[in-house]
Amino acid sequence: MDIQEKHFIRQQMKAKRKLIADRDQKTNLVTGRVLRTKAWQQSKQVGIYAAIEGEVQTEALIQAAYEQHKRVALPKIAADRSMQFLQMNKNSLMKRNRYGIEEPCDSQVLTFEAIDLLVIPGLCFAKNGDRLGYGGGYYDRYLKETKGIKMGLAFNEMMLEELPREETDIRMDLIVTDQHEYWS
Ligand SMILES: Nc1nc2c(c(=O)[nH]1)N(C=O)[C@@H](CNc1ccc(C(=O)N[C@@H](CCC(=O)O)C(=O)O)cc1)CN2
Ligand SMILES: Nc1ncnc2c1ncn2[C@@H]1O[C@H](COP(=O)(O)OP(=O)(O)OP(=O)(O)O)[C@@H](O)[C@H]1O
Repeated sequence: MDIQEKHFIRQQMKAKRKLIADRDQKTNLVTGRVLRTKAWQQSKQVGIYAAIEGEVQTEALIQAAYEQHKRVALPKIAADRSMQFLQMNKNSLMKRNRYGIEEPCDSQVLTFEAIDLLVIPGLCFAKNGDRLGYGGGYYDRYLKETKGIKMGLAFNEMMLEELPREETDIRMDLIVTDQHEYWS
C-alpha cells in the first residue's frame, strides 16, 4: 500500500517539479541559506550530490566547498545499488552513469566516518525530515551507515506535510529550501 502510494507521489512530483518557476534564482537562495548554516560552516568533509535537471543545483556549493578548503566527495553508484562517496578536487575527471548523473571516474573513497555533512537530493521531502527519492534505495542504504549531518535540499514546492514511511527510510536532520529550514 505504502509502496504504491510512494509510486504515485513520485509520478506526481516528477511532473510538478518541471513546472517550478525561477529555478536558478531559487537555487541561489537555497545555496545562500546552506552557506549560512552552522552545519555547513562547521563541516570539514562534505558529501554532496551532482544535480540533475529539476533538482536544486549544487555547482555553487561545490565551488564554495573547495574555496573554503573543505574536502569534497561525490557519490558513485554500483550495480548492486550501493553507493560510495569519492573524494574530488577541481581537476577530477567525471563521467555520466546510467542515469545520466555525473560521477567521479576514479578517486579515493571517503569512509562513512569521515563525512561530517551529507547534502542530499530528493524528489520531495516532508517537514518532519522524511524523504522520497527515485526509489533505488541508494541513499537509504548509504545513510544507514553514516554519522554525518543529513541535509536535504529542496524547492519549497517539493515540501509535503507528510510522506508514507517504510522501515528502511532514513530521515534528514535538516531540509533547506529557498524559503525555510526545517529541522527534525
Ligand atoms: N543528483 C542525484 N544523484 C543521485 C540520486 C538522485 O536522486 N539525484 N539518486 C537517488 O537515489 C541515486 C540515483 N538514482 C536514480 C534512480 C533513477 C533515476 C531515473 O532517472 N529514473 C528514470 C528511469 C531510468 C531507468 O529506469 O533507467 C525515471 O524515473 O524516469 C535517476 C536517479 C544516486 N545519485
Ligand atoms: N537499508 C536497506 N537495505 C535494503 N534494502 C533497502 C534499504 N533501504 C531501502 N531499501 C529498499 O530499496 C527500495 C527503494 O527504497 P525507497 O523507495 O525508500 O527509495 P528512495 O529513498 O526513494 O530512493 P533513493 O534513496 O535511491 O533516492 C525499497 O524496495 C526498499 O525496501
